[in-house]
Amino acid sequence: MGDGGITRASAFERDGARKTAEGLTYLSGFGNEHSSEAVPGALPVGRNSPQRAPLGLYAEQLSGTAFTEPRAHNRRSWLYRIRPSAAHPAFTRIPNGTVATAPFTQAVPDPNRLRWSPLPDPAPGTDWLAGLWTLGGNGDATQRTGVAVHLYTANASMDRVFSDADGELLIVPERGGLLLRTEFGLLHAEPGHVALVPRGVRFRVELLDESARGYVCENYGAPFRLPDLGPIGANGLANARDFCAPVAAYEDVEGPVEVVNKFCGNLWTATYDHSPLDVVAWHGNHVPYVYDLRRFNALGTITYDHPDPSIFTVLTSPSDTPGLAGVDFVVFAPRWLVGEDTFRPPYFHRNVMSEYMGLIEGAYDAKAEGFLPGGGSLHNMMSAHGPDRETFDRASSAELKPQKLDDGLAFMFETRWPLTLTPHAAGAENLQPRYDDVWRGLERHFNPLH
Ligand SMILES: O=C(O)Cc1cc(O)ccc1O
Ligand SMILES: [Fe+2]
Repeated sequence: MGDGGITRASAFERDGARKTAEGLTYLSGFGNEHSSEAVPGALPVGRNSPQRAPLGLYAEQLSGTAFTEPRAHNRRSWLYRIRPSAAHPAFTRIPNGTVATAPFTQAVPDPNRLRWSPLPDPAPGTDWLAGLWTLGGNGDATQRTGVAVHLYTANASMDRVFSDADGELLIVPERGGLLLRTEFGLLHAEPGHVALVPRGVRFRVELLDESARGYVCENYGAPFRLPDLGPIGANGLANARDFCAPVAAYEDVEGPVEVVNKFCGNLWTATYDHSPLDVVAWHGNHVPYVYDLRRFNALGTITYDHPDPSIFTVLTSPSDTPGLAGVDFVVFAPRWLVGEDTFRPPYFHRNVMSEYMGLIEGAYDAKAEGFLPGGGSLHNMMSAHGPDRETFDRASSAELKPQKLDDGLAFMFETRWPLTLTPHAAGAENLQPRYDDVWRGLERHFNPLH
């Protein structure tokens, strides 16, 4: 299964619509009805399921939404493959390791502000799945509500194949490039990119560097979509054409392949007699994709006040209440700050939504120190947070000339329900013991006579 002749290069060349990276071709556009064939003639024309599919392939539909969901939100793809997915032996349970799934009931939900340093390096031979470490989450995977927040550390490529029936996986690399070999083809994700693997799609993570580290939002709810833009207009934030899906690429491998399936919180394995990454052609909109966060068109104030961070929403998973997301994925990307008579960093606040934040690179403008790349913080529902003392002092007296914030890339998984930790996250060695101290010493300045 070698490296397929992959060489390193940026996945995102400037020419937009179809670009190659490391010899990879991508299809551009969020939610498009893409189609792709690795062998000419493999896609049937004019119908999905002819009496005999071309080239002796099997036709198979993969549904990511109910058949009857509104057309605008419907997600499904047709796959034309060497063997139907049904051709596999029984799955048997394997240990879940450090992967946990909602409902999270083992720890008591914690109102404290919490912050973790990066995870320690894993033992040699740890692949992406073995290195997946669940921080916590909410909702219930069997009810298809809520999220889990995971971190990963890895130093070996996967030989096995994985799929997640419980949700889609938004992978946020912080260290080390990843090559995702999926049923739909190959994707390349470097730190600064995000990759999304839809529910049920099989894939293998191969490392392009010696080690890899990052974050994962496992979304049990409605598939991520682009947020509405309202008065912003027809363009801006994450632009649809910058989302890149793979072109069909298949493995024609006979021989034992381990396939791990995450189902209602447990890991199950089966040894197939062939690779399930055997899709020769496909069409549809239930597809994996990558997006370069540096393409995000950040909008902000050109007058005064710090806008709410919803202005930085890349992707949203709506719930049944308009405007109340199961989870939003929000990016704090490089941008200019020009607000007049404005406290420019994030304000002090308490939020009905719960905020998990991670750092991909550099520093974050609300925290002078301690919030590290590969680390993370959790500010659960209504927990009071905001700039640390040092940031407050600095920003309160800073000269308000235009300032380029260009030394950091942070993100937030913001969710409508509080996040409950796993026991291993609650008791982790890398949990910082004195996080509250960053808000100590905020002095009183009140003087009723002024
Ligand atoms: O807590 C945080 O740093 C995230 C955040 C950023 C911001 O600009 C405004 C509100 C908010 O919760
Ligand atoms: Fe916040």
